[in-house]
Amino acid sequence: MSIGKAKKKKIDPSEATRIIRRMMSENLREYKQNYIVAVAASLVVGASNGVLAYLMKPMIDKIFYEQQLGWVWIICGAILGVFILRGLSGYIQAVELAKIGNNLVARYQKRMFNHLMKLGLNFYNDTRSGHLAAQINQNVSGIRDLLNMTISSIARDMISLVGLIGTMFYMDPVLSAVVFLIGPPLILAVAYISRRIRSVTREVVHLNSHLLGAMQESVQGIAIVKAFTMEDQLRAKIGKLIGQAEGRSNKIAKVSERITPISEILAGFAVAGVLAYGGYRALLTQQPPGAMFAFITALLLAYDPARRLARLQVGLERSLVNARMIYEILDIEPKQSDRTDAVPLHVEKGEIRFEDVHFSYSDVAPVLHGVNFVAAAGKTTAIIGASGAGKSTLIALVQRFYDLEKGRILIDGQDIAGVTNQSLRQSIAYVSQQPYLFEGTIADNIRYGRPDATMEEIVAAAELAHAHEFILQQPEGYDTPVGENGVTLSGGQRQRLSIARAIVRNAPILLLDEATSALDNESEKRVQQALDSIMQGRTTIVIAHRLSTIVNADHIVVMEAGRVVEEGRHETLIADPNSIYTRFHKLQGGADWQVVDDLIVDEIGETGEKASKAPTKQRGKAGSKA
Ligand SMILES: Nc1ncnc2c1ncn2[C@@H]1O[C@H](COP(=O)(O)OP(=O)(O)OP(=O)(O)O)[C@@H](O)[C@H]1O
Repeated sequence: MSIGKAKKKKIDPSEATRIIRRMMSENLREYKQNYIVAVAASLVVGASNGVLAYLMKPMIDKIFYEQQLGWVWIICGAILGVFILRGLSGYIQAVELAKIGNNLVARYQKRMFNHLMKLGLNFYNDTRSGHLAAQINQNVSGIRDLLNMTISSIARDMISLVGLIGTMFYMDPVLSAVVFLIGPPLILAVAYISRRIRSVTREVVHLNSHLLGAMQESVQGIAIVKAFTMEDQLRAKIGKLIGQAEGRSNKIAKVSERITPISEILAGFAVAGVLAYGGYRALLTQQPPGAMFAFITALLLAYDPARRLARLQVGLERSLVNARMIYEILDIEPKQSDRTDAVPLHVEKGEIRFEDVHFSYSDVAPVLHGVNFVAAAGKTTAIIGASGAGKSTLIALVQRFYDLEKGRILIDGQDIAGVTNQSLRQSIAYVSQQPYLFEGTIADNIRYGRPDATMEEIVAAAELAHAHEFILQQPEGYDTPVGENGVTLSGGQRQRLSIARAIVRNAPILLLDEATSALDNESEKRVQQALDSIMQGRTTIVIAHRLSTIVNADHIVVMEAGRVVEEGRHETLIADPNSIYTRFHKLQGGADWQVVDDLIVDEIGETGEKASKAPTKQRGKAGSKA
C-alpha cells in the first residue's frame, strides 16, 4: 500500500476515539506505575489550587474582616505549605509525564523501525524514501504532542479544574450555576473552530511531508542537481511548496486563535456577572466577603486550565492525523514473513534448484515464465542475457525478497518458502553491483557480514578481498569512518569492501551481481581477484558480464525475456553454431561481455524477440549438471 494515498481519508469522531483507545491500550499497562505516580502528583497539584482559593475565605474573614492576629500565622503558614507541596508535586508530575512521553516516542520509533525492517521490498518499490522519512519524523513527533496534550491536559488541567470547581460550588453553589451558563456557548464555539481547522491541518501535514521529502531528495541527488543545473527549477518548486505551507499555517493560526477572543469575552461575562450578582447580594445581606473572594479566586484560577482544555481539540485533531499515519504503516502485513510452520534451512551441499518459477512484480506484467535450472553445489553458475531478461529478479527470488506466483526454489531439496528467512539469508552472501556502505567505520562495514567476526577475521577477509592495503592507507586504518555511502572511497574500493563483507559472512551460497562500470582496469583486476577467492568451493550464481567469468563458469544459463533459453558449459554451447550463445560470443569478438550485452540489445531488442526465434537446441535442459 502506498502510504500517501490513505492520507486523504477524513478522521471521523469514532475513528478518533478508536485511535486514542488503541494508543492507550497498547501503552497504558507498560507505564502503570508512572501513571499512578503522575496522577497522584496531579491530584495534589489540583487539590492545592482548590485549597489556595479556599484559603481566601478565612484570610479575608478572619484577618481583614474580624482582625484576629492569630490567624495571620495560621493562614500564612498554610499558604506557604500549600505552595511548597504544589511545587514538589508539580515537579514529580512533570518529570513522570516527560518520562512517559519520551519513552512512548522511543517505543514508537523502535516499533516503526522494526516494522520497516520486516516489510518486503514491494513496500519500498511503491514508496519514496524521502517522503517516508519525512512522514515518520513528523508523525512520531505528532504522537508525542498527542500524548503530551492528552496526558498533561487531562491529568493536570482537568484535575485542577475539578478542584477549583469543587471549591466554587462549596463556596457558592448559586454563583457557580451562573458561571456555568457560559459553558454551552463555549462548547459550541470550540466545535465550530475545530471543524474549520480539520481540513486545513490535513493539508499542512501533506504539504510538509511533500516539502521535506523533496528537500531530502534534492540533497541526496546533489551531484545530479549540480550537473544538470537543476538548482533554479528546484528552488522554484520548493519555494512554491514552502509558500503554500506558510499560507496554510497562517490560516490555521487565524482560525484557531478565534478561540482567544471568544473565550475572553465569555470569561468577561462570567466575571462581570459574578461581581454584579455577588456585590449586589453582599450589599443586601451584609455577609462577610471571604466566601466571595474565595469564589472569585477559584474562578480566575480556573480560567487558564479551562481555556487550555478548550483548545485541546484543535491540537488533538492534528496529532490524530499523525497517529493514524503511523498506524497505517504499522498495520501493513509484511508479505514475506516466516510461515507458522517454517523450519531452519540446513545447507549441506548448497544445490539451488529453480522449478517452474513464475513471477511478476505486479499483476500486469509477468517477468518470469516457468524458469527451470539447477545451480550445482559448490560450482559457479553464470547467468547471461539482455537487459530486462530477469537476471536480477532471479537473485532477488533466491533470497525470498518476493513470493513466487507459481513453482518452487529449492536449496538442498528444501523449498525456501517453508524455511525461516533468517536461516535462508544467513546461508547466503550477496554482493550487489552497486555496493552500499553504512554509517560507521570501515571495520564496522565489513563486520555487517557477521556481527561476531573477530578483528583477525575482518583483516583476513579484507586481505582476501584485496582491500587491506588501501584500508591501511586511510587516516585511521580500519577505524576510519566512511562518508555517506562511502563517498570518500573510490568505486573499486567500495566494491572490495562489500566483497570483504561477503567473505566474512562465510556463507555456503554466494550471489553475485558483477560490477561492470565505474572501475578502471587496475581496480577491476583487483575486484576480479577478490571475487575469484570468494567463489572457491561455494555455490555461486553470478550475473555475468565479463567474458572470463562466463567462459570459466561451470554452467551457463542464457536468459531471454523471462525464460531460460539455453544452458550448459561454454564448450557445449559454443559447439553449436546456431546457439544464441555462439552468436553472442561471436558478436563480442574478445571484448568484455558488457559490450556484447549492448550489442545484443541493439540486435535483438530488449525483449529478445529475434533471439527467441533462433534455434535453441539446449532449451529446456533444466536440471542438467554442469
Ligand atoms: N521492482 C520492480 N518493480 C516492477 N518491475 C520490475 C522491478 N524490477 C524489475 N522489474 C521489471 O522486471 C523485468 C526484469 O528485470 P531484471 O532487473 O530482473 O532484469 P535484468 O535481466 O537483471 O536486467 P539488467 O541486466 O538491466 O539489470 C524488467 O522488465 C523490469 O522492468
